Amino acid sequence: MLVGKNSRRVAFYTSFSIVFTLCFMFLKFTKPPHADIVPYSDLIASIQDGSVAKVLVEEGSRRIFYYMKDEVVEDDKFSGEESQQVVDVASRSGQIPVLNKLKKLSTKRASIPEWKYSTRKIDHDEKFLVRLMREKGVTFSSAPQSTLMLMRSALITLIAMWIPLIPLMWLVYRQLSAGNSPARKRRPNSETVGFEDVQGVDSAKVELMEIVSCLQGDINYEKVGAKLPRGVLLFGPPGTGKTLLARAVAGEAGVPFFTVSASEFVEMFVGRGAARIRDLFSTARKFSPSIIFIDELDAVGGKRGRTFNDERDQTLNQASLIIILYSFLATNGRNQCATNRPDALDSALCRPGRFSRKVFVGEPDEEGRRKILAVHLKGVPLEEDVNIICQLIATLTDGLVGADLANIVNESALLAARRGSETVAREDIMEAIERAKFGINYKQQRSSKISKELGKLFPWMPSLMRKSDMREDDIQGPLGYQSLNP
Ligand SMILES: Nc1ncnc2c1ncn2[C@@H]1O[C@H](COP(=O)(O)OP(=O)(O)OP(=O)(O)O)[C@@H](O)[C@H]1O
Repeated sequence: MLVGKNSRRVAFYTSFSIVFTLCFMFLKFTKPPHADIVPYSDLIASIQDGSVAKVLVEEGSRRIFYYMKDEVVEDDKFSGEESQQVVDVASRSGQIPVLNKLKKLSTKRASIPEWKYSTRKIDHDEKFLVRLMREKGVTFSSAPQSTLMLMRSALITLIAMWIPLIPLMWLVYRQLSAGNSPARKRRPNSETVGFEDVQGVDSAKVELMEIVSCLQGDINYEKVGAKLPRGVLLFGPPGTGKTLLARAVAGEAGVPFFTVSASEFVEMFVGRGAARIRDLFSTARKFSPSIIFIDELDAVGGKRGRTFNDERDQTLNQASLIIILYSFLATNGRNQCATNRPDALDSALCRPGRFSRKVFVGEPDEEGRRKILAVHLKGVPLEEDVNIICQLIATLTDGLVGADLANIVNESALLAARRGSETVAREDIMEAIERAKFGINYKQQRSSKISKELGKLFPWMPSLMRKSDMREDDIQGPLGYQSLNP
């Protein structure tokens, strides 16, 4: 099972080991006989004093091999057939000591390397070398490299070239590896969210609830010749609850939910992004019916802006996020054309007609904010009535979206905990709203800036300001919440 899963990896490592071993053995067995490398001047000096016996100039390389006369004494006396005849005669005549000596010499001859020394040719000195060898009666010749040696050199060159390429190969392998794809990493999100968790975006909710009804078979859309909406594009400012809506659709329909960021499809290699999309869709199909949610699609759109027309560019610019909801009902083969030929991200995701519905998810109004707050304040112990607090925050948070409101609730609970209180007070909520609107430390920074300015004019002013209640200056209450205090 384990081997089956990793069969490609096992095959890769096995073949790599085999190739590596073969190369190693080849290099070991074709190793040239050892020759002492000496300077060129040594060769010249040896030829001049008449001690060089034979020289070989290798063709296609700069190497020159040679050996000395004193190293071939045995070779001259007891070589080939001649030495064999002497051995035969000695053995026939029973001259055991002579025979032993001959055998020793014969062994010694065999152990002498053919080419004892090697050196490198010097450019433009060949004529001088040849003339000198002729003068001194040195036997010399030239010979091509043996095929084995040529193969050996080629192999060494190849290995030397591949070594710097290994990191690049590894990168390519990782990019091409399907195991690295987002779909494999992802498991369907099991945390369920319902429509009651999403508030303040009623019109978008109605559109999506209809899809859920179709998915659940509550609406017989086929009877009137309608097709199930296969893709919904949600667009709108960040934090308005697009992801939440998508999860609610999956939760209500009771189908697995796959979420992936479009930036994961942006690949270094052409075609890999599309392959990843295919991979994601085939995984989702295994869990069909299921929903795929693609986040941050605008990031991809921005990169390939030239392929979008003006209208769609506008849509993508507005959209901080695009969602595609795909249902893979067992009998529903309609989506395959959309998913099996994603040659490019544009055609796979953004082609006109790809989305059956385009739904704008906008900023919530005051009533919407109140409802969102009611969702998030559920289970938060408050000092005051939850409805009063919801209304209060909703009034003060014009322009903020669901994600901001969720943050405000969490931040106020943290502030209460910091105070050591077990309930969240109005002050904690006000502080959290300020933090959400202006950022942390805004109050202190503005306060100290004004104190400095005043301090320059009236040196006694800052100390007075420190003593006074901070809430009495206009800095402390930029939201004007003091007026709401009972
Ligand atoms: N309409 C809403 N109702 C309830 N909670 C909301 C709503 N909108 C946002 N939230 C809260 O904010 C969080 C983040 O929202 P979500 O990720 O759905 O926004 P988004 O529009 O997808 O943002 P982005 O475009 O930045 O990805 C949610 O998990 C939820 O807690």
